Amino acid sequence: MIEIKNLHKSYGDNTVLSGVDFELTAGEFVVVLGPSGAGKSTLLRCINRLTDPDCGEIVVNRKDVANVQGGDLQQLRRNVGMIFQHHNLTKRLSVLKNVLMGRMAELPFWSCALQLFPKKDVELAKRCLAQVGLDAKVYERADSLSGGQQQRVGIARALAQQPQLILADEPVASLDPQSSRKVLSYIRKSCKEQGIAVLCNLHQIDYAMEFGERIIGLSGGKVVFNDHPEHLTPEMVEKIYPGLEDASVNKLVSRMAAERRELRQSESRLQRPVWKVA
Ligand SMILES: Nc1ncnc2c1ncn2[C@@H]1O[C@H](COP(=O)(O)OP(=O)(O)OP(=O)(O)O)[C@@H](O)[C@H]1O
Repeated sequence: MIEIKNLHKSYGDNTVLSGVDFELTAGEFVVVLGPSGAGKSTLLRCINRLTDPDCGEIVVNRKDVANVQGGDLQQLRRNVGMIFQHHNLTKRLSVLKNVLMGRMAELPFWSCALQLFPKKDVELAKRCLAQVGLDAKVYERADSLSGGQQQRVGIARALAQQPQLILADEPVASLDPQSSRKVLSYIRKSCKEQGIAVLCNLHQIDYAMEFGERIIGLSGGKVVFNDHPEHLTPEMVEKIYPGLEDASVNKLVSRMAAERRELRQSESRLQRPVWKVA
């Protein structure tokens, strides 16, 4: 559904992305791992064209959007929802109105300026809030919510946009472990249910292995790993994070890869047809 082909981006002499290639399918939750400065945010910014790539293709629904402008660029941005590290909510507005901001691109200017939203959009926003477990908070001010709840409003806002792809840039960087798991679970579950592909930048290898259906390891501007979490090895982690020689990380990766292998085996056993013996 979404193909990134030979993407390049430099800032002056600083080559950030150097021939990045990968694909995403509908409903797939893919995590991008890489050291600080590897170009993870630049990659997301190129995909929704907040930054223009130097060359390469970004194919969404068989259309290369790497160079589109005007109406086509607006259409691309409608198709791509964003979840930010700091949620970017309007603090003094209600939770519901923040989610309705995700509908802005579809509504006339006056509707947003006067904060008068069609009933069907209000219902959609409420459904999105229910999906992230916030139905009881609809009319509360955004800044009265905890950090984790505010991030879930951010997810609902992205879902209300009804995008084909969600880009999440370190969505749990400022959350405690319990809230982080909740937020990642909600992103994965909601997107799976609605067939939305997710590309999610993370710094935590354990969350990447727990939640990612696939992991893309970015290092030195290139994809050095692109596979299911059960195939991540300590050697691969060192390739993604050069110079990281940490026995506890290696142990964690080996243990989690084994757990994921077991999980996949039991899932495939469940999917196998059962033959009745006459
Ligand atoms: N607007 C910009 N102008 C110049 N250089 C930039 C710009 N944006 C990013 N860079 C540079 O590009 C490189 C990659 O930055 P980027 O933010 O994409 O990395 P990252 O992998 O997301 O890092 P982190 O995990 O720390 O957020 C860095 O060297 C950064 O300084």
